[in-house]
Amino acid sequence: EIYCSGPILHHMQEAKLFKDDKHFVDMKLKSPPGEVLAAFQTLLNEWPNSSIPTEKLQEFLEANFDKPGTEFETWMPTDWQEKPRFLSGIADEKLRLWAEQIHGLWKSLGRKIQTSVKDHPELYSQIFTPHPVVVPGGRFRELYYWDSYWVINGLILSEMTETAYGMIQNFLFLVERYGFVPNGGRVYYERRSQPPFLPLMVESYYGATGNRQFLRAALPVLETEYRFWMQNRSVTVTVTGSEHVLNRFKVDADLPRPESYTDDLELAEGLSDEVRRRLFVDLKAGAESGWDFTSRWFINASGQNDGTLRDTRTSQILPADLNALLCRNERLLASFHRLLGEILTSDLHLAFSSQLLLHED
Ligand SMILES: OC[C@H]1O[C@H](O[C@H]2O[C@H](CO)[C@@H](O)[C@H](O)[C@H]2O)[C@H](O)[C@@H](O)[C@@H]1O
Repeated sequence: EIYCSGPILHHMQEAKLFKDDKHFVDMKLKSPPGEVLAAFQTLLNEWPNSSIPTEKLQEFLEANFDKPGTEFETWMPTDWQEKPRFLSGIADEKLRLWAEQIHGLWKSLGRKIQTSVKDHPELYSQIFTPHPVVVPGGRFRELYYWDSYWVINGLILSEMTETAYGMIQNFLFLVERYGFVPNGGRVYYERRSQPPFLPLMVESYYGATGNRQFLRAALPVLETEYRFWMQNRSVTVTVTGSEHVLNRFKVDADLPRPESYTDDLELAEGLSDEVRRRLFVDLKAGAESGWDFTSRWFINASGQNDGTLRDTRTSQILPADLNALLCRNERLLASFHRLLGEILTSDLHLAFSSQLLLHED
């Protein structure tokens, strides 16, 4: 009601109190949502017809919200060390210095979420995860799903397997809670995911450590996430008489993205209600793809892959990369089951993955 929809979100974002719409939805509530909503209702009664003056909104904001970022405690990765082995393998001095700088970033991008977020989730848009996270940085003050695949591989290269382990545990925790991994660690990302890289994260970690116990515990959770994609993000297509189940990005939420609220509203200006809602759905699907935004998702009125951002129709496309990723995931699940001696389940996954392939070339 506050971070994802409702009158407070609408009025605050429309007033453009901040340069970036993400700022408001990352702020912490000072008191319980019910109280803040009631206080805002008083303001709405006082100033009907959307006429609340900007300074009144500003006052309301100061009285009821803290600035973004207060939900973290200082944290330094305990497994960080000055000179991991990979650095000495880089002969070119300039490249080595560059790699050193990147390795140094782990110290500034690591975050630990305070337990107050766990105890009072209603006051935060940040989603609590039990282990520290590495964030992309800048305006992105929370974990992101597909970014973390490359982060985890970097951490492993930096010999920071403990931090990598914690990040994977966070994603497993999120799947247990939501049935899938949300786009990022904020409540306004709860209705959409990102390209499903969790099995590949597990593969990287298992490859670096050979920890079978970890694999055994992770596998049922990976199956849960796989089912989410097959049940909620798939369509059956018939090609020359045979049926194939293929995947797509699709989000059933027809409001503007809270973190890009005014951008989405402005983009949809002048469209009919139905087309506007459809555009919001497809913009969110575009965000789920991680490719936000690209002309790959444009389909114009004549059905051609051409047009502008207003022609975004992500959910109507079966992307080759997403399907390749799902196929890879099935093969990975098959190999994990085989490793753990579960041959029957392994064969089932292999059989399914071969149905995905329309053309071997
Ligand atoms: O690096 C984090 C992510 O950054 C971009 O997307 C994110 O920002 C969008 C606008 O604020 C938001 O709508 C989207 O859901 C977020 O994931 C980038 O496009 C992503 O690929 C990237 O993971």
